[in-house]
Amino acid sequence: MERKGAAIEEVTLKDRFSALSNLPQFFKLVWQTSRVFTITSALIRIVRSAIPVAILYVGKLIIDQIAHPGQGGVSHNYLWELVVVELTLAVLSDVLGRATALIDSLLGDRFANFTSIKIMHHAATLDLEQFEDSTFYDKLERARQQTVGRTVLLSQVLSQVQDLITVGFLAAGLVVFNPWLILILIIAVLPAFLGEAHFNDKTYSLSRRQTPERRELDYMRYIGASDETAKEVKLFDLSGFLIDRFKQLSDKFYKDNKQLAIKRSIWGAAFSLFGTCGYYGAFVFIVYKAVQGTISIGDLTFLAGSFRQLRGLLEGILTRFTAVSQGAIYLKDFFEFFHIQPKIVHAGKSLPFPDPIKEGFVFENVGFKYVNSENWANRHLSFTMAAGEKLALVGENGAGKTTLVKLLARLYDPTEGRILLDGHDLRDYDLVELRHNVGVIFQDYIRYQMTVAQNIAVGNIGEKENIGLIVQSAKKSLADLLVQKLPGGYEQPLGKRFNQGVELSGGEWQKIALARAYMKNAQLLILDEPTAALDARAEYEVFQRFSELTKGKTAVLISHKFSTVRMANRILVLDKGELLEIGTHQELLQKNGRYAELFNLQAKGYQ
Ligand SMILES: Nc1ncnc2c1ncn2[C@@H]1O[C@H](COP(=O)(O)OP(=O)(O)OP(=O)(O)O)[C@@H](O)[C@H]1O
Repeated sequence: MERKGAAIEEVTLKDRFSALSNLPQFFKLVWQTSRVFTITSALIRIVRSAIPVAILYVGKLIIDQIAHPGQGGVSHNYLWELVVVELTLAVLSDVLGRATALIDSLLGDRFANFTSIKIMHHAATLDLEQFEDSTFYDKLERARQQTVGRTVLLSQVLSQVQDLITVGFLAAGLVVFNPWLILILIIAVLPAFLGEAHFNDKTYSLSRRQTPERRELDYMRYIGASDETAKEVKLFDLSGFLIDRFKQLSDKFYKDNKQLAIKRSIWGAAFSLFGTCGYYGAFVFIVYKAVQGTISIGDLTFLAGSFRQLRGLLEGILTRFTAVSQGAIYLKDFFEFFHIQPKIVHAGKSLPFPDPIKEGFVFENVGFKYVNSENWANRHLSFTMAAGEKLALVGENGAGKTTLVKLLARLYDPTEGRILLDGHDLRDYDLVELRHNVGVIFQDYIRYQMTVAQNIAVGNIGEKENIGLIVQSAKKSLADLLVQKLPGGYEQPLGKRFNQGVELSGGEWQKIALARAYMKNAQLLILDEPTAALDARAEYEVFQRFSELTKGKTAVLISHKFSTVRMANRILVLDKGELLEIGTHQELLQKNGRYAELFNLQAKGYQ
């Protein structure tokens, strides 16, 4: 995958306008989050937008009533009525302001939850390969940041619309008096707008460049203080090393951000001064007209007030434009994450998974290369695995054993060649059925910080309430005995991360993980070094049971222990990703090749 993210560093004004095209999609999401909140917020804002001009106008009427009373003198009743109207408007403005803030914050929370769930759903559909790509993580990280950050965008856009309407009302008054005032106003606020746009670009580029380092920073924070790492961090005395790296990264962020923040405030102050000069120029003009008697004192207050408010509003609108377009650019990152599509998907007309498997698997010149690697992890693999056969994979570290089983489970598809099951390409089978029929326990299985029952149920999560099946699976993997000793039994939380969790030994965890393999009636069982942490007796028992329990089923075992390996019907020896030998234990010993060499080496160790 290309490093697209790092390449975009400067954002032009054109980019900003084109990024606004993300807003409809954004509002669709907001609308899906809550229709009631969206409509209420919009309605309140429309009402609020008319209030400032109404307040100014009532103020003008009050002053004119006092300064230029008609022939009958000041009408007290009329004056008090105006004051009451002014007060009502001010109270209304305040109440509606608070109501909008409340609705925006509730809508914001719901939006953050809604989009977080959407991200989790989408992430779950993606391929393992995509998770192994660092650019993907950058995108995921940016998308995650957007879930919270974008709620601000929502109120910004709504406020923008509200202020634009208010500007329309206020500007109407100014235009009637003198259209040139509007022009002065625009010239006065333009530099501030351009300055803001410029600095927002810089902030965006900086934050984009910093994404990989930010992830590293989070990682340092995590390994510096987590239950999983505490043991090694203490023993190897790593805290100083981790803190140094954290400090180095955070200092760099601080320095970069500080430079930009200082420049931004200096320029901001200069532009604001320019705007203030423009405002006072126009003010002098209005005062002059009042002195001349061309306009009334009430008009003076109305116009000066309108002008002051317009300046504030226009500045707000223009700076908010950059913030909104900025948000829209970030939205692009957000939607980009949803555009990442999995490659391993259902075939158009998928075949049902055979039940039972009749012939078995055939590897036809299968090769696989990881996306971020130059080397072939598997190459030229051609062999058959009959239905019901137990095949053991043997080979040195990095020989490609785990990769081979990942191909069988369709976590990846072969880069070249194909794998056939009962005469059809594995890719032609229904993916959901395939996953359901292949049970895999990897050497780096997850120790879920959840209850025992949940830890076992992950092998077939649809059966999470089926406690009978969970207990039965635990009995098969020899985990039942250890569960009985736990104070909470099957409801006992495991791991130390949460309250009342109990930590298990490596072998005990492994027995729990093994139970997952028995949770579904899988046709193909794959155990990748499932007994590495078991003691000798437990390992023997586990395999005795495994053979009995999987009679007639196809199974692949990966193990470095030859006592385990010899229980398989046939053994496949891998070397640098390629098939070196295949045969029964006896055949391979007679052949006196690599298998015999490794077997004798291990046997010698026991003598
Ligand atoms: N996710 C990955 N991305 C890139 N390369 C990988 C990845 N996983 C494994 N490899 C590489 O592929 C090769 C085969 O790895 P694999 O895990 O299949 O070996 P293995 O035989 O299972 O090793 P071990 O006995 O140590 O578990 C190795 O050279 C490894 O570096």
